[in-house]
Amino acid sequence: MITSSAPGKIFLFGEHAVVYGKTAIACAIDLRAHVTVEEAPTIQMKGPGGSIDLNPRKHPYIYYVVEKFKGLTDVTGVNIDIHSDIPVGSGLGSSAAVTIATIKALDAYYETNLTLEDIAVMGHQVETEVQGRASPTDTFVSTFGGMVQIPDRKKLGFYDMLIVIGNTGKFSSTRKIVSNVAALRERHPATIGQIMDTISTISETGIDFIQEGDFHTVGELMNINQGLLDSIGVGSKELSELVYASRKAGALGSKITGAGGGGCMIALCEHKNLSRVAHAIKRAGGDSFICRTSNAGVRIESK
Ligand SMILES: Nc1ncnc2c1ncn2[C@@H]1O[C@H](COP(=O)(O)OP(=O)(O)O)[C@@H](O)[C@H]1O
Ligand SMILES: C[C@@](O)(CCOP(=O)(O)O)CC(=O)O
Ligand SMILES: [Mg+2]
Repeated sequence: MITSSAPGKIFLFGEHAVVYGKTAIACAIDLRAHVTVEEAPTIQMKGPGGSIDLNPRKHPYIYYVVEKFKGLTDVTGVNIDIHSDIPVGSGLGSSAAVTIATIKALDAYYETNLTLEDIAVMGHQVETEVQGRASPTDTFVSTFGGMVQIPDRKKLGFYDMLIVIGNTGKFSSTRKIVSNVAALRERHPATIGQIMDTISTISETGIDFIQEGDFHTVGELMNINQGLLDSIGVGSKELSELVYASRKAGALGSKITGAGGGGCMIALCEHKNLSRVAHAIKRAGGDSFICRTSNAGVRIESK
């Protein structure tokens, strides 16, 4: 029996723009997906009512991972059991964490000796196959941990940041929101193109302020990024309510994380304001929890 785990992530800057090759900064967080694999008669997934054969409609990410392994080795029966701390369909990269942790567990199980780079590349191919369009951000940060810059695929190091996550509780499908943005971009190529370029500039400027530890300016840039995310139609009334409530309670900056449309927002905080911001988000109708950035990428937990 082998258990692996991989982290979820937040976008400090640059979601959606990164799908078009623009710069984004993402960070691993201390919420993880855990995957256990063990020998079984067929390729199957453990569920609440027992194990069922792997089904591409029910488990698309895992299905494509297994297809990739069929191209690498002789895939024998295996039971795959997932336990994840990461809220699903909420912008925290649950799909990538589950995908990357499954690749790592199967790599150890089938002894395919994949490098971290191989794992990140395979994970990105899987997200692209399921979602139609996907940047390498979530899969790269889930593999390597810490703070990363995309499309350079560069690990910038680790910066300990205090974040309150506010969850609207509304599921949002990354695949659907990404295709809505693509349609808007087709209708308004010049306008949306310029917005994407400005988001890229925010990410590039933001890197310097993160590295200097100037989190007041990082927060200001997050607020500008939020306005631009709203302008491309990925905001919602619920998300805005949580964003404004967190700012009023003293957050340095706040914005959507991930695809948007529902799901989560993040608020960058100083230590003294953490619980005030978390309470304000709850009063505004969201679920909230405090999280930290994490330097830990994918790893084997036990063999
Ligand atoms: N614990 C889990 N077990 C199985 N599949 C999961 C799990 N968590 C996430 N997924 C897969 O990821 C999908 C959500 O991914 P996505 O729409 O990209 O949102 P996000 O990555 O922001 O959470 C789910 O519909 C499911 O296919
Ligand atoms: C909207 C996007 O930039 C981020 C999506 O993140 P999430 O799946 O919502 O966690 C899409 C992508 O980068 O593939
Ligand atoms: Mg996802």
